[in-house]
Amino acid sequence: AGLDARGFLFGPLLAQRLGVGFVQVRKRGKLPGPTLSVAYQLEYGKAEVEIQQDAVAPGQKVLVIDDLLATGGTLLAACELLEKLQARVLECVVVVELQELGGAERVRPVPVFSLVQY
Ligand SMILES: O=P(O)(O)OC[C@H]1O[C@H](OP(=O)(O)OP(=O)(O)O)[C@H](O)[C@@H]1O
Ligand SMILES: Nc1ncnc2[nH]cnc12
Repeated sequence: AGLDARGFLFGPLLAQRLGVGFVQVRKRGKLPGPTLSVAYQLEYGKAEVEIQQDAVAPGQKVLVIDDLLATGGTLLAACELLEKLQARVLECVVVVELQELGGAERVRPVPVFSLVQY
């Protein structure tokens, strides 16, 4: 599952390499059909993410991918959405992790893999 919007750069490529499907977690109002939504706080305001209700099947294993982990609010909201659909969130994957902001602790117990720590 990739996060709107820069998760869409990396998510589909990784999914293709792994030979698995890709689903979108988007900002509010962008997905058609029945959706679930979760509100969350950013450093600079509030936002809401959505997923289509049929995006994953119960018990399906999911990796969540985005470009950046800051406070963790966005990834946590995405994990909550997927858990509402009874998916098994195995790990969050980001390119850059801003460690000072403690995002990985916020997302716990889901593990975070980051390529670059800053
Ligand atoms: O860990 P957090 O504190 O939640 O922040 C991380 C999020 O912030 C950025 O996106 P942003 O929400 O700024 O939206 P954008 O994709 O429209 O730039 C980034 O792409 C992550 O999705
Ligand atoms: N602290 C931060 N630095 C850069 N980009 C961000 N996006 C959300 N939080 C950010």
